[in-house]
Amino acid sequence: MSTVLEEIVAGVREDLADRERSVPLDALRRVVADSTPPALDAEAVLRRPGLSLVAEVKRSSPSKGALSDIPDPAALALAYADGGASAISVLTERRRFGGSLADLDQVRAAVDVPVLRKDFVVTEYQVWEARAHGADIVLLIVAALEDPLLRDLLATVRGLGMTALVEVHDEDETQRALDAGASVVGVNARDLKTLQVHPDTFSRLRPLVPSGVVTVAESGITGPQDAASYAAQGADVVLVGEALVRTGDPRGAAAAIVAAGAAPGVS
Ligand SMILES: O=P(O)(O)OC[C@@H](O)[C@@H](O)c1c[nH]c2ccccc12
Repeated sequence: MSTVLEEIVAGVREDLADRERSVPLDALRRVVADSTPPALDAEAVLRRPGLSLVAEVKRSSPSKGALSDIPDPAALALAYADGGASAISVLTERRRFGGSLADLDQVRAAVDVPVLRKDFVVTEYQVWEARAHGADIVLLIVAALEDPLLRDLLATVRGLGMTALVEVHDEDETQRALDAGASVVGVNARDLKTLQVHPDTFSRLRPLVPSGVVTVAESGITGPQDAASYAAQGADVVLVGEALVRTGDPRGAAAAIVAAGAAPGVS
């Protein structure tokens, strides 16, 4: 029996094969060399003191189904940025999350803050694609990658001046991320193999991560209280999707999370 993650990656590979036929890697390389402004230093942004918010553009998810139509991803991203989000995450996976590279393009054109391409990256091609579409950060999911590939992709991301958000959900993956040289580690409370959320994952894994490494708490954050709690547990960044796309006031909801992270007593 295959895991949810394996099923998602299989679909991603099929869609990828179509894109590789229509836009060869050489063409992406030319776009990057000739017409893509350099990546922003997202790691420096995420390292700033206080809790940073990465706000996500997410239409649906395998666990929850449809979350929000998001007819105008650029407007949503602008609202997040106005609310104080440090960076915007854009889901580009189509089949399960309803995203696209067009969403990434629209968000990139709208905001000045760093933009994360959130997808199931398993080839160098997808990293070049992320850069060609203006991404500054690329998600690398340890559970989907063998060690040599994780290292190669990390090197490609850095070679293109981008930041890798290396995602883990257990002790073994955390060690593998650190051994590969990750400097920004995302702890996903949702196990992508089963889709279950385990709220204690961050507090379990945080002590394994050296203090110089940026930590990101991901998934299941419902609002300011959860954000403040993660800050108190030593998170540098929270990544929030569902709770922001479901509200009618994304700017206000983002601002409330940012304010909770800046409250006295939260380092
Ligand atoms: O919508 P939530 O529960 O706030 O979660 C956001 C983000 O953590 C989640 O979308 C996510 C984290 N890692 C991923 C990897 C792939 C797809 C999606 C994700």
